[in-house]
Amino acid sequence: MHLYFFGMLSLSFLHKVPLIRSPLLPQPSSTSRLSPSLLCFHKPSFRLPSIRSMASEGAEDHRLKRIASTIRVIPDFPKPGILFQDITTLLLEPEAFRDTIDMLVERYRDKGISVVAAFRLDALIMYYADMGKIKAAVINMTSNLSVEARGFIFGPPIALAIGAKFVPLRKPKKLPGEVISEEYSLEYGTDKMEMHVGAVQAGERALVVDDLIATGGTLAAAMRLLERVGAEVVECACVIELPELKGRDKLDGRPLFVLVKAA
Ligand SMILES: O=P(O)(O)OC[C@H]1O[C@H](OP(=O)(O)OP(=O)(O)O)[C@H](O)[C@@H]1O
Ligand SMILES: Nc1ncnc2[nH]cnc12
Repeated sequence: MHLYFFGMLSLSFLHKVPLIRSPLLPQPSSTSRLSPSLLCFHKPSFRLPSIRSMASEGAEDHRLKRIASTIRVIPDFPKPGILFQDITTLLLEPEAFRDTIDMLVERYRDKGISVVAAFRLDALIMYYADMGKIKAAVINMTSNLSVEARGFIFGPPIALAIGAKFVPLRKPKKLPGEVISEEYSLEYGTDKMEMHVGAVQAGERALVVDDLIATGGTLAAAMRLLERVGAEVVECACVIELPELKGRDKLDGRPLFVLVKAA
């Protein structure tokens, strides 16, 4: 899972100069400049932050500018026509990565959430498990492509910080116990995710975390899995939203919180 931002430019222009904005910040009068360190990262790559506010949130947060400015956009990956929102460059910036986790923890602590569901990244899960900090299960959502799942990067630290368990949803035939599964479609393909039966109990309050919402198929499938076992999905949280793909429509009105939007 990952995301994409912004929407003020035409697609043809986006191929040259993609913009990033945050729904939590005021709309800028002009487009801000990319960080030079990112411009030289890997051609072709583009990141021109353009921040706007989300009326429901109201608060301006300088951290959002830093987060948005670290996300790299790569055209035509993994297929022609896809503007790939690359959060690996965010992970290279410890302050931006910390800001991302902090902002989501601030939103979800004290909300009675007992389950955080996100997407695979086995090494990180093993790391946390070795630390003895996982109290229960982990939700790990997975999808196709050979790119590692990005939601798992953000879910575990949030779960640990708010005192919730983390439950992995995985590709078929990866989980050893009894599973339930859901098929879903992506911007560039289809996939299936599985969750261990018993990882989440009926009545638990769950947060679904992913790096990005595009068509919404992944988050919708995750919510279906959780709701099938009787959990309440309190909210879905993403770092990036690609609003033009109307992923929110697939969530049937269930709440979605995003830090930045791409277009
Ligand atoms: O809203 P959707 O259209 O469902 O797309 C969003 C998902 O796509 C990306 O994952 P991807 O399938 O590329 O796999 P990855 O997480 O393994 O990189 C992204 O990380 C989201 O999970
Ligand atoms: N455009 C995009 N960039 C990064 N991850 C994605 N997942 C689905 N669409 C994506």
